[in-house]
Amino acid sequence: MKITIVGAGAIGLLWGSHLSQHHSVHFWTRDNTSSLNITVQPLPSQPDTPPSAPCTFDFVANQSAWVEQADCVLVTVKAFQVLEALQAVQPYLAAHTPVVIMHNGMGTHEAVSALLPHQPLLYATTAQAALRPDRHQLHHTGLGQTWLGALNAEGAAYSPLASVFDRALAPCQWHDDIFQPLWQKLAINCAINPLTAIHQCRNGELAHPDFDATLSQICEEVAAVMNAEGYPTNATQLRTQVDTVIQTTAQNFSSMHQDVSHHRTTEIDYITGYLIARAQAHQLTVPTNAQLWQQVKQLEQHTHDA
Ligand SMILES: NC(=O)C1=CN([C@@H]2O[C@H](COP(=O)(O)OP(=O)(O)OC[C@H]3O[C@@H](n4cnc5c(N)ncnc54)[C@H](OP(=O)(O)O)[C@@H]3O)[C@@H](O)[C@H]2O)C=CC1
Ligand SMILES: CC(C)(CO)C(=O)C(=O)O
Repeated sequence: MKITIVGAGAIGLLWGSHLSQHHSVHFWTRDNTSSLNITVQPLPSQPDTPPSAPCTFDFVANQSAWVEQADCVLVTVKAFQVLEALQAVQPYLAAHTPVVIMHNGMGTHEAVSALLPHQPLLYATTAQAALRPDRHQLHHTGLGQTWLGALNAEGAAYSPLASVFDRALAPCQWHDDIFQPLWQKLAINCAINPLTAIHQCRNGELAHPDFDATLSQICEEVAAVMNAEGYPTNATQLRTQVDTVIQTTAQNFSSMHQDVSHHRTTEIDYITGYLIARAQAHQLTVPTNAQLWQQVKQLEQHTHDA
């Protein structure tokens, strides 16, 4: 297959390096470079073993003909960058090319559907993790489940893409209602991301009893909104999932912590902000999440890239 990846950041390069083992991968970036050279540090094959040898990759970039011929376009930018990134490739997109959008948070789908009403559209959410310390290096830092599913009827015809993604970087599974795993990931991000950004701590520090009551309140509020949205859950279930992620990613700095500490725009409007918007639509109040949203927005006032 010919795959164009829009956004050569940590997640785009991670998927690009793995997909390129069986497919032709081309990147679309927001500079005008015609190639990308990247060294990828893979995860150790077993925990507590020495890291595997790094691999280098050379990718073609920013060729409109590649977008025109793509069998799949994968968009791996931050939620607030999705629309602008799609507008950049839209002039070259063939009508039948499936577009897969992979980001944390929710709330881009209405604008994406309005921009590309007849395109096969799919969303993905991943628990894989990667860090890009500079433009030429990528570290694969965590393994996790990826879910893929359709946003519209045209996208539903592309369920075999889940096998393509699974072969590249397992596990990836198809979901008939992609909003279900998107909400599950949103719940985890609502709990971990704002608190780690505000307290400038690693994910694992949220296991301290000081955070217990706040985490429970966040989960109560998220569960109420998920139930109203038609995704049955309860606060105890969500809290168990959140505690598991706190433990398994204990050494990580969350993406929101990193964005705040590097004075970058965060995805708060698509994480807690989306929760608040959906709560309002159901006449629910989410005071703990609303306060966290406000605190992160205050921290965001110091961004350099806004
Ligand atoms: N990193 C991780 O471990 C994980 C990330 N995610 C999610 O995946 C998404 C991507 O994250 P991540 O890769 O870390 O973020 P990065 O900031 O590393 O990557 C985003 C990339 O998109 C590029 N970009 C922005 N706008 C455009 C545009 N208009 N056209 C082309 N490229 C553009 C940026 O360019 P430039 O380099 O010029 O800024 C950047 O390289 C986020 O929603 C994140 O929350 C999910 C799971 C794990
Ligand atoms: C799951 C979690 C919290 C892992 O760090 C994440 O997705 C993020 O940092 O954005």
